[in-house]
Amino acid sequence: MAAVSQVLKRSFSSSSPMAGAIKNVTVIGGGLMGSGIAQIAAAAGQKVVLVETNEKLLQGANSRINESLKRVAKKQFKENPSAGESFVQETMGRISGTTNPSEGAASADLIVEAIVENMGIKQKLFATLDEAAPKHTIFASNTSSLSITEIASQCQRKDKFGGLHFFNPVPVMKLLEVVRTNDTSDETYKKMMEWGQEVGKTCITCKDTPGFVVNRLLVPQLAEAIRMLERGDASPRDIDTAMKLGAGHPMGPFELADYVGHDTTKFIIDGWHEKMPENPLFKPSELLNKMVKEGKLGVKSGEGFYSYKKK
Ligand SMILES: CCCCCCCC(=O)CC(=O)SCCNC(=O)CCNC(=O)[C@H](O)C(C)(C)COP(=O)(O)OP(=O)(O)OC[C@H]1O[C@@H](n2cnc3c(N)ncnc32)[C@H](O)[C@@H]1OP(=O)(O)O
Ligand SMILES: NC(=O)C1=CN([C@@H]2O[C@H](COP(=O)(O)OP(=O)(O)OC[C@H]3O[C@@H](n4cnc5c(N)ncnc54)[C@H](O)[C@@H]3O)[C@@H](O)[C@H]2O)C=CC1
Repeated sequence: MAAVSQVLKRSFSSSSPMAGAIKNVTVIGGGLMGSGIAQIAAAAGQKVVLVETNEKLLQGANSRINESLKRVAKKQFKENPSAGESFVQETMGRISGTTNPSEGAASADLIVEAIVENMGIKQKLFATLDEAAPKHTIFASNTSSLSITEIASQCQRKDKFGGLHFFNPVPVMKLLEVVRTNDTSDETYKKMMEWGQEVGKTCITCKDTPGFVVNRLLVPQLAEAIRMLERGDASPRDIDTAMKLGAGHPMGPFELADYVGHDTTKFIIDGWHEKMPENPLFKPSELLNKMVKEGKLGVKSGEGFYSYKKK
C-alpha cells in the first residue's frame, strides 16, 4: 500500500468548486465493507485513501482487497493472465493507507464511512472530518440501519451529506442505495448517483427511512424465519432450501444471517425495536440474543445456525 504522503502530494485546493467528477475517494474503515468499497473505487480508476485504526488492520484490508482483485482478474482476464496481473497491481497502486482520519480526509472529493454500526462513534468521526476535509467534499455513510440525518447532525455541511449503502460482498453485489436526507442538495445527490454508476453499480434512490429499501424488507423476513424456527415449524436447512428453490434467493435466510453476522442483525433489530416498540416485525428474538451471548455470530466466529469450523 503506497504511503498516504504520496497521495497528499497531489495539488488540491481546500476551496475547490463543486464542479468536476469525483476522483479522490477516502474510505474510513477497512473491514468487510470498507475494503470492498475501496477496491471497486480503485478498480474504476479513482485514487483511494483507506483509513483504519492501526497498521495491522490496514494490512488486513490490503490483503483482502488483493485476494478479491485476483478473483475478479481471474474472471475478467481469463484469456490474458498477464493483463490480469497488471490490473491487480495497477488497482492496488491507486490505494494508499493511513491511520489518521484528518490526513485521510485532506484531499478527498468524497468520503465514504464504513466503520462500526454505532451512532455516537459515527457522529464523532464525522465532526472531526468536517473540520479536516475541503469544503467541497461530499460525506456519505454506508450504515445498514441508522438514520443518515442523525449521523450528519454534528456537521456543518448537511447539504453535502447522504447515504451510500452497499451490499456484501461489495465487488459482486450490483446494487447501491443512494440515500437523500431532507438536507441533501440536488447537486450532492446527483454526484452520488454518478459516482455509484462510475464504480459499476445500479443505483436506486432512497429516503432516509429505517433500513432504506433492502434491509427494511430483508430484516423482517429474517426475523420471521427465526420465529418459524422458534415455533418449530421447520428446520433452518429446510427453510433455506425452501427460499432458494421456491423463491429463487441465492442464500436462504439462515445462511444469509450467518454470512452477515448475528451481532449486526441483533443490533439492527434491537435499534428498530427501541424506535418502533409497537411494531411486531422488530420484536427481539430470544434465540438470536442467546446465540450472540454465546458468541455464535455466524461465519466469522465459526458457528451460527450452521457450523463453519474446519474439520
Ligand atoms: C440478513 C438480514 C440482515 C441484514 C444486515 C445488514 C446487511 C446490509 O446492510 C446489506 C447487505 O449486504 S444484505 C446481504 C446482501 N448479500 C446477499 O444477499 C448475498 C447473497 N449471496 C450471494 O449472492 C452469493 O451466495 C455469493 C455472491 C455471496 C456467493 O456466491 P456463490 O455461492 O456462487 O459462491 P462463489 O462461487 O464463491 O462466488 C460467486 C462469484 O462471485 C465471485 N466472488 C464472490 N465473492 C467475491 C469477492 N469477495 N470478491 C470478488 N469476487 C467474489 C466469485 O469469484 C464467483 O465468480 P464466478 O466464478 O464468476 O461465478
Ligand atoms: N456486514 C454487512 O453485511 C454490511 C454492513 N454495512 C455497514 O457497514 C459498516 C461497516 O460494517 P462492516 O464492514 O461489516 O464492519 P467491520 O467490523 O468488518 O469493519 C469495520 C472496520 O472499521 C474500523 N473502524 C472502527 N472505527 C474506526 C474509526 N474511527 N476510524 C477508522 N476505522 C474504524 C474497524 O477497525 C473495522 O476494521 C456498518 O455501518 C454496517 O452496518 C452495510 C452493508 C452490509
